[in-house]
Amino acid sequence: MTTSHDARPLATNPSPDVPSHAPAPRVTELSGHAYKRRKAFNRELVLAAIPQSFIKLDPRQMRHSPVMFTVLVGTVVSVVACAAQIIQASPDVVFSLVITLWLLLTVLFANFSEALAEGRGKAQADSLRAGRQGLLARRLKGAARGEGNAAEESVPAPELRKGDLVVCEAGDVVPSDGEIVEGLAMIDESAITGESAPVVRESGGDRSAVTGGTKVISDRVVVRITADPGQTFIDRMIALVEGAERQMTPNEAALHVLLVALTIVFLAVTVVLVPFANLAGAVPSPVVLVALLVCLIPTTIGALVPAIGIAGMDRLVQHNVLATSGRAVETAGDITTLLLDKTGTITFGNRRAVDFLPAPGVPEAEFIAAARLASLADETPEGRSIVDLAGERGATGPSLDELARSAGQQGAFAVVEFSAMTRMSGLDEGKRRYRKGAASAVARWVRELGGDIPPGVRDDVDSIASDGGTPLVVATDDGVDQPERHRPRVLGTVHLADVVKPGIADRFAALRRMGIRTVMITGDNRLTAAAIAKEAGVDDYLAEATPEDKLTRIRAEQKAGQLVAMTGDGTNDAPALAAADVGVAMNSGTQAAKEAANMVDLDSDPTKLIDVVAIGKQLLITRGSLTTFSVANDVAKYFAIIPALFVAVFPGLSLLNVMGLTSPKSAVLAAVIFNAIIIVLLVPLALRGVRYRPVTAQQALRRNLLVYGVGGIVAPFIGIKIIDLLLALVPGLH
Ligand SMILES: Nc1ncnc2c1ncn2[C@@H]1O[C@H](COP(=O)(O)OP(=O)(O)OP(=O)(O)O)[C@@H](O)[C@H]1O
Ligand SMILES: [K+]
Ligand SMILES: [Mg+2]
Repeated sequence: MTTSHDARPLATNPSPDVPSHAPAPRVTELSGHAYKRRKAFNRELVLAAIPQSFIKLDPRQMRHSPVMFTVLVGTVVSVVACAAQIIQASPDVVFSLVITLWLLLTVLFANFSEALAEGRGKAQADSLRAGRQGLLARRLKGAARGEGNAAEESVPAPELRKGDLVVCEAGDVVPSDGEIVEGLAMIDESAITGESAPVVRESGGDRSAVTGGTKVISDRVVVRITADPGQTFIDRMIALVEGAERQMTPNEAALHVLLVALTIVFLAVTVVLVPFANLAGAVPSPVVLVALLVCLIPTTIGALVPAIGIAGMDRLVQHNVLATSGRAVETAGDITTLLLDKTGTITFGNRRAVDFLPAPGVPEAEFIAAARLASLADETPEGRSIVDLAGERGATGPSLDELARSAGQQGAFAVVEFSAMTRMSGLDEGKRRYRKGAASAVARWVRELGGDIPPGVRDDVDSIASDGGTPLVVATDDGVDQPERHRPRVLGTVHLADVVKPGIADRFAALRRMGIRTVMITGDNRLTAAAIAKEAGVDDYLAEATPEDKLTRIRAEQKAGQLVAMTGDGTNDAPALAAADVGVAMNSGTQAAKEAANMVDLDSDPTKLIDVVAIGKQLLITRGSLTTFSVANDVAKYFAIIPALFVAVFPGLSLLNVMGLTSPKSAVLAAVIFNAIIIVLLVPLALRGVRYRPVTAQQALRRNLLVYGVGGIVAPFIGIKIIDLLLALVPGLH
């Protein structure tokens, strides 16, 4: 799925206004050069998988795979039959022992493929575990948050519980998952993301989440722990890569049913053969009957199904995406619509105040002072950036504490926190109310008080928005007690700027080629939305959306038959992330978003969905192809074994011996050996995945039926013949 523009790593944010914290979305190639790429087979992994293949012989583990369990039971039956033959000094004993050995190898090869697939994840889990060994946390005693001199105690990180407050300073490793409640810090997340560029995390906004195991490299933050022991992101990541929480996907379940059915059918066929053969006087030995059964049932796919699924999840992890279920990954393969949040998803998400535009007739200093007051209690990055810019422009005034103290004495001080519903925030102080927010929200507030937004301000709002910026209008009134006497006044507009993540338009174009429609949903106004939508190259957008609107839009798309993915970062995206068929949270986002989603992208790259979709499709195609191959594959074995069984009684059957195999025994043995070896030969394909190209499902199906169906029929004829010729060189087998 690689096109030339995909191969180019995206540059980091070039704008000087935005610190280069933003995770540079990296582009990766599928089934190839992922940045964390490791070979499917390396010596270490293979060596580790060998003992695992034996450990997995435990019947309790084997019974999850009906086909391989049947082979295991067959092997046991063969062993008993061999013992009987030894006692009877049967001339067939060497032949029977060799067959039995290959039956055992069949099971071991299946276990080996699964163990090898699990190996990479296990290695990764071990290194994640090692990273937090002996970690100590600096917990604040009691709820003494916010006070620099609050007493600290040192506790082992695994003892931290939800709600605990911990301090992290430069050099500290964040002891557990949490949300920054105070301060701002640069964080090195490389332990988890593999990406060494530091990122900014700060309290108040949509970038407040920190992950246990990451390292604070500057400043000091207070973190409220959000995960109980054993429930952290790393715990989930370990469980995921180790496969501890592996559940069958609906697709796997359907295949499981098919495999059980085929096993039962061929078991019946084999059992029915016995009286029939007895009647004809052929009396096949139990070992040969088991060999026949094993060759008939779809052992190839039965052996490789777990490895295919694990490898798919592993590929996702290699792309820095964590999924809570395999189901989500497979669903991703069929996604038709992608909804994206704007701020923090399509843009970097640190909207900063860059300019103050006073309303006509309002002195600049008065406007800036009011903007500062309206933002003083606003803990969001937007709010703080306004206070900062006001300071740079020389605005001075009381601190929030001083204000609260003096106003409190007059009995009128209240903070109005920002919410995505009201789109406004501000402060009531003494006899004045200060508000700032989206133009439409402030307009409503002002109108309720009998005022209006002057045309000059409207022009400023429109021109900022048309440029893709976010305008915040600042207004005040002159008396809480007697609002009717004082007209509200609009003082001016703050220009918030945010930068579209680079390279995004190309990647959305790639999504379009895959048949996926992109829709941006934002709480921002129509003009800003239109400008950003154009710059990012989305197909459609929805502006001034409340959290409910986001949810409603998803439900509507789903009703219309679309399979919907949602990408977002904010707490207000959480309901939509949970409702979408595939919800991908940005790692830079809030804990709520990450919990609601069924995937987290560690790189916070909204276009990562391209890779996720490709991985999902590849997973489905690989499983389908190998199933086709497996079933087709068994056809040749009928031609090898059935004539071999009955040729003594029905010489006419030798016509079926189209392969001209040396002897009946050699035919049976060659079929069993081929049946086992083909599993090992297909392990690389199962782990790496069938090559995926963005073609229609129909084209893919036709091509796969041809390659894997016809290939599956032809390959064993050749393979069995070659093995038969080699066996002819071994004395005593026929
Ligand atoms: N701190 C704030 N104080 C007042 N108003 C704000 C503040 N932050 C944002 N707004 C206004 O509220 C609107 C909605 O903001 P919010 O960031 O919640 O939207 P959203 O639904 O998350 O959209 P997006 O898709 O852009 O992330 C913004 O467009 C802006 O006009
Ligand atoms: K088979
Ligand atoms: Mg948002």
